[in-house]
Amino acid sequence: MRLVRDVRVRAPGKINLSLTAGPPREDGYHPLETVFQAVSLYEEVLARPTGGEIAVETRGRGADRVPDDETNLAVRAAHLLRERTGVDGGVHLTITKQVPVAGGMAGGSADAAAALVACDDLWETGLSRAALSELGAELGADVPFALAGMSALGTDRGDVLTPVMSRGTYHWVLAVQDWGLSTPEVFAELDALRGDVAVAETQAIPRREGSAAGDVVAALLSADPLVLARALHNELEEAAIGLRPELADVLAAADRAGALAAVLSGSGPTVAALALDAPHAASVAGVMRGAEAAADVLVVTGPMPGARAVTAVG
Ligand SMILES: C[C@](O)(CO)[C@H](O)COP(=O)(O)OP(=O)(O)OC[C@H]1O[C@@H](n2ccc(N)nc2=O)[C@H](O)[C@@H]1O
Ligand SMILES: Nc1ncnc2c1ncn2[C@@H]1O[C@H](COP(=O)(O)OP(=O)(O)OP(=O)(O)O)[C@@H](O)[C@H]1O
Repeated sequence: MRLVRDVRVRAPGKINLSLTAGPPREDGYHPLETVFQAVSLYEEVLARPTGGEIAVETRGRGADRVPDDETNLAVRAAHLLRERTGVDGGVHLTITKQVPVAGGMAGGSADAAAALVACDDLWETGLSRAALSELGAELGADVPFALAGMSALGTDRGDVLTPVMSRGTYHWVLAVQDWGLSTPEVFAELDALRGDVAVAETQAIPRREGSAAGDVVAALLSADPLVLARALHNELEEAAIGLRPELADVLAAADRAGALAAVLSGSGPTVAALALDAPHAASVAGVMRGAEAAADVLVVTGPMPGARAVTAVG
């Protein structure tokens, strides 16, 4: 029997270096081929034991737009873990957000991943990473990657992961908005643009045999940001711009600021602009701040590890 203690876990946000999507399946999901990179923008979840209730409070960027009830993804993660393992513990979760809410960077998924790791530790449920990842996939397509981190190819709903070897560190400038885009709405806009309707799951394969992911995988081995810049590609970009035309101005602002290339992350609205190195990233960020194209402009690096404990207080 060990002392009661707090567990603090952090999980990274992600950007999608490439994303291709097929027509919707009957369950509403779109088959994806996407290459994820975890970046140095983190969600932190502090888990404290309670008598039995599961509760949450959220601080940090966009906290006022995060639910504090049973729909919070971290709360759902704790309930799911408790149900499946039969433990009788409770937990109070304090989320500190850096990842923009509904920003296409999987902030809610990172909260769920961090909560799974934290509660597994707190309640001593002893699940393997693979078992946590299976639970995570029930909560959202992006949760397994928030657990895994680094760089990975995601297929199926984006939740079936194959690790991708990456050399070097990539320097990104993120143009972050203080408003969000709904992932289902962006996918629905993509379907409308293409005239796609739901098809049986067996027929639902990505529309284009993905050279986009292949190009990114090859680029990540090169360690050359100029090669990666040429490979960045996101099929949701046009749909997101259809919903929020000002995103075209953000992409243009990144270009004018001298970024090697810029791409929408996931379903947006965050735009990730690639730089050559740290000084170049600082310069691009400075120009983008001056252009007032975004609510906030951040410099991050990737790839970064997935959800893991940062301290455990006795
Ligand atoms: C767009 C991405 O961020 C790319 O990494 C993810 O695929 C989104 O992952 P996520 O937000 O964790 O997705 P979920 O919470 O599982 O799904 C939310 C909704 O997004 C849409 N969705 C999501 C993933 C996917 N492959 N196809 C979809 O059509 C569906 O309408 C789904 O009901
Ligand atoms: N812990 C949480 N943090 C953020 N959003 C949450 C959380 N729990 C539930 N939500 C809800 O989920 C929605 C999506 O939030 P999230 O920040 O994960 O979007 P996203 O980064 O665009 O996701 P993705 O990139 O996975 O599509 C929000 O609008 C919010 O209402």
